[in-house]
Amino acid sequence: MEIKKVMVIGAGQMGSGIAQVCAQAGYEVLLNDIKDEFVDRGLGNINKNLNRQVEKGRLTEAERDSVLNRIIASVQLEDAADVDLVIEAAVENMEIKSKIFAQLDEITPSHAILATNTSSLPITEIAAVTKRPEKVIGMHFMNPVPVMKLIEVIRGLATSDEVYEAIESMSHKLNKTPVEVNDFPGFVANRILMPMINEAIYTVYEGVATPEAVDEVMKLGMNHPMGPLTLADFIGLDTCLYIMETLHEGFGDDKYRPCPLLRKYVKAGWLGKKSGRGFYQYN
Ligand SMILES: CC(=O)CC(=O)SCCNC(=O)CCNC(=O)[C@H](O)C(C)(C)COP(=O)(O)OP(=O)(O)OC[C@H]1O[C@@H](n2cnc3c(N)ncnc32)[C@H](O)[C@@H]1OP(=O)(O)O
Ligand SMILES: NC(=O)C1=CN([C@@H]2O[C@H](COP(=O)(O)OP(=O)(O)OC[C@H]3O[C@@H](n4cnc5c(N)ncnc54)[C@H](OP(=O)(O)O)[C@@H]3O)[C@@H](O)[C@H]2O)C=CC1
Repeated sequence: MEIKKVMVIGAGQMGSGIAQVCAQAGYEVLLNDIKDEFVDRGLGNINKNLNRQVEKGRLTEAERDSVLNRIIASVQLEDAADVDLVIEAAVENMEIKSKIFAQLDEITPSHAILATNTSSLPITEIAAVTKRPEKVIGMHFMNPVPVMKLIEVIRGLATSDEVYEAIESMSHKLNKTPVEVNDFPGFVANRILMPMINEAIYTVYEGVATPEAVDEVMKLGMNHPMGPLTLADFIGLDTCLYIMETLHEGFGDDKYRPCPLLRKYVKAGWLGKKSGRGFYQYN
């Protein structure tokens, strides 16, 4: 199963990173979002990242240009009519993802693999809206995509071995390390990471410590590269809340209840770094 042309859906922080690493590995990429301005913002991020690599002498200007030339902007899903793989990285919402997958099932060629970068939603449920559940798979990149080595690869109930192997082999071509995990809420990465972040938010909510103090404890005490609240702002507080809700609902266990302060910030539009304010203020 040869993959040459890829559509990445969602030009946010994850989608733009995924498009960048795919283009750098030589794949032809369509970067899709609902509006031109979102695709332009994603392309702007990619440009900035590649220019940084040029400044550091790791990429020539000609190489940068050929990577950029391999990425084509798209604002309609119909552009996926000739792709071999779709990697969906739109917002963490089951209704939106199901709608996208149902449309993709109609638009893409029958051989195409439909992958999702969901951080917590069930792959089997997303696959069930298509007539090709054997070709649906989770391909969970970590943020920032160009830097982090891991891809969690998640099979749905029906995912075929052939599709799993194609994604495993592509992950290596992207210079990443695939790790296979089973389809349960939050998989492994967010089942472990997100309750820690939620607990860090509780320590602020209950007045145990300031955000700065919590982050300092985890950075200096546990050698984490970022404190959990800086990391929550970096991931996006909306995404953190969606993931906690998926864990809470999926396991029916109150130990996953999202902290009320997290809800409050998201309701206020304090989504972290991407909105300019979260636990910290940016710019
Ligand atoms: C929510 C989910 O579903 C799953 C997730 O993704 S959870 C989030 C997982 N990610 C993490 O936990 C990240 C934790 N943080 C870190 O590892 C580090 O703080 C970091 C890699 C982001 C930055 O590292 P740092 O040493 O503090 O900063 P800095 O020296 O500026 O950057 C290190 C390198 O990363 C690159 N980098 C940093 N941020 C970047 C970004 N947003 N995009 C691209 N490259 C970036 C820098 O260019 C630099 O590259 P070189 O080493 O090649 O020069
Ligand atoms: N943030 C993280 O650290 C990680 C996130 N993920 C997952 O990746 C996915 C994307 O997250 P992230 O990049 O952080 O989110 P962002 O909010 O940065 O980006 C999401 C993008 O998708 C767009 N979008 C929304 N609806 C649609 C649609 N119907 N069709 C196409 N595009 C759409 C959004 O547009 P608009 O701006 O209009 O909403 C936005 O540009 C989520 O599933 C998330 O759980 C996975 C790993 C890590």
